[in-house]
Order: sequence, then C-alpha cells, then structure tokens
Amino acid sequence: MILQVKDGNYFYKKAKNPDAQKLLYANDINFELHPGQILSILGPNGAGKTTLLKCMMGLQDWKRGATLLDGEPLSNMNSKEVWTKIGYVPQASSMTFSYSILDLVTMGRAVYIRSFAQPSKKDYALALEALDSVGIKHLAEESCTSVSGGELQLALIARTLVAEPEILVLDEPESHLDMQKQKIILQTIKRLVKEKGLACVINTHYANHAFYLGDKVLMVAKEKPVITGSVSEVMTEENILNYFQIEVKRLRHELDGQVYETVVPTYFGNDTY
Ligand SMILES: Nc1ncnc2c1ncn2[C@@H]1O[C@H](COP(=O)(O)OP(=O)(O)OP(=O)(O)O)[C@@H](O)[C@H]1O
Repeated sequence: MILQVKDGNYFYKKAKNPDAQKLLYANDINFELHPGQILSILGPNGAGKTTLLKCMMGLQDWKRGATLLDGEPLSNMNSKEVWTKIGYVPQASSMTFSYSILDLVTMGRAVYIRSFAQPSKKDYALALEALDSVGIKHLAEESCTSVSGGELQLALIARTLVAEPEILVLDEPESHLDMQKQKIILQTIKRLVKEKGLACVINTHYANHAFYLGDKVLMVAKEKPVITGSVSEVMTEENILNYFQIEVKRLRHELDGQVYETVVPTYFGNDTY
C-alpha cells in the first residue's frame, strides 16, 4: 500500500488568542512511502512530530492537505477501514491494568471481532503468532504490570501487528529503553517491514537510528522548511546544525564489507566545557 501525504499542514488554537491560525510547519508536508520502506521523522522537542503522525492517521484532521492510501483520501474512509490498514504504536506508557500479555495482544484483533463477541481461537492463535514474531511468546501468560518497559513495548508492537496492518506507525518506540532493548526493537521493526512489505513511519530522537533504519528521513523544526529525502541526503552535518543547533561530524567506516555510518557531536571530541 502506498502512503502519501500531500500538502499537509496544521495549527493549534491558542487559549490566549483563539483566532490566530499560525501554521505549525513552515512549508506544507509532502512525502510518499512504498511497501517495504521506512520513513524516520526527526526534529527537536515541540517541532510537531507527534502532530504529524496524528494528522497523517486521521486522529486529527489536517487543516490543509490530505493523507492518501493507494491514492484514496483517508478522510473518505470509515474508521474500521483506516484501522485495518494502519497499525499505530503510540508513545509507551506504563500499564495500570493487569491484563495478561496475550489478552493485551488479542485486543489488537478488535477491528475483526463483532461487538460483544468474544475473541475466537483464531484470534488467540494470531496473537501468539504475533508475540512469536517479536520474540516474546514465552511472556504470553505474564501480567502487563510485571514485564519490563522493553518487553511491554514489544507486546504493543505485537498488538498492532495482529490486526495485520499494511502501514506501521510508531511514536518513539525505543525511548526509555536500554541499548540492548533498543537493538531488539529496531531489528524487529526492520525485519517485519521487509518480511511483510509494510510501509513504516517512525518518530525518533536518535539520529543514529535513522541511519540504521535507512530509506527516508523527514526533518522538521520550528520556523524551518520541512525537508524529506534519503537518509544520506537529509542527515548532513549542515542540516543537523540548522535544525538541532548542534555541531556534528558525520562518520563513515568500512569494516569486513560492512558500512557503518553515524553522526557524532563535536563536543564529544572536546574536553573544554
Ligand atoms: N493539544 C494541543 N494544543 C495546543 N498546542 C499543542 C497541542 N499539542 C501539541 N501542541 C503544540 O504543538 C507543537 C508540536 O507538538 P508535538 O507534540 O507535535 O511535538 P513533538 O515534535 O512530537 O515533540 P516531542 O519531541 O517533545 O514529543 C508544540 O509546540 C506543542 O506545544
């Protein structure tokens, strides 16, 4: 499925001045994403990354422009149609309900279960399969309150996958996780996108993760034009300085046929403070 955002823009009404309509993005947002591609969205706090995801999925209506799925405006679809096509993993929050992990993931089948009906054996089997695909089937009977943040994040990804979406949207899925859990989350996302041919949009605060995930980057900051392009086009030292006010060096290293690319802040190489 091809995901397109055409001329999208948004403004929030301000309590102090409800008539002001200052657009959040300095220029309208345009991008197109094909099956098997990942778009990383990068920008400073408050730049509008979460708002972009919400507008893109129809949780908030674009004030300008539209989202199209295979050329059809999302605004023409009912919510069931939208949520069978799009799977959304919001920013992690701690669970206060003691569902089992299996029940949590089975809830992801809700779009396929008739009102007041119980999940079927097939729904539970698919939930177990989704847990297996993110590597935590062994936690199926654990309570959501007793697993770690990383394990819960993987369960939330499984809950999204069980609805068999064609587009996967994740809001900072690797935040608050240790490096090993980040690795599991990123590898799982990349593998699932390639195996299932999903189009994936991911908000991240980690420049290096955009390099790892590959494909495309959209960079946004207040009062700056939104830029989109390939990782190597967008993740330049100049753009990172302009959009994040931080000087970096972009490093490329080849070892045993592998290419490692990353950016390192120059203050790391400087012992004055
Ligand atoms: N419900 C709201 N009402 C008014 N303003 C809002 C609302 N939600 C967000 N904003 C403002 O819109 C701007 C963009 O917010 P958004 O949450 O999209 O940014 P973000 O890039 O995702 O930030 P972060 O990286 O900190 O999560 C911010 O200035 C924020 O204060």
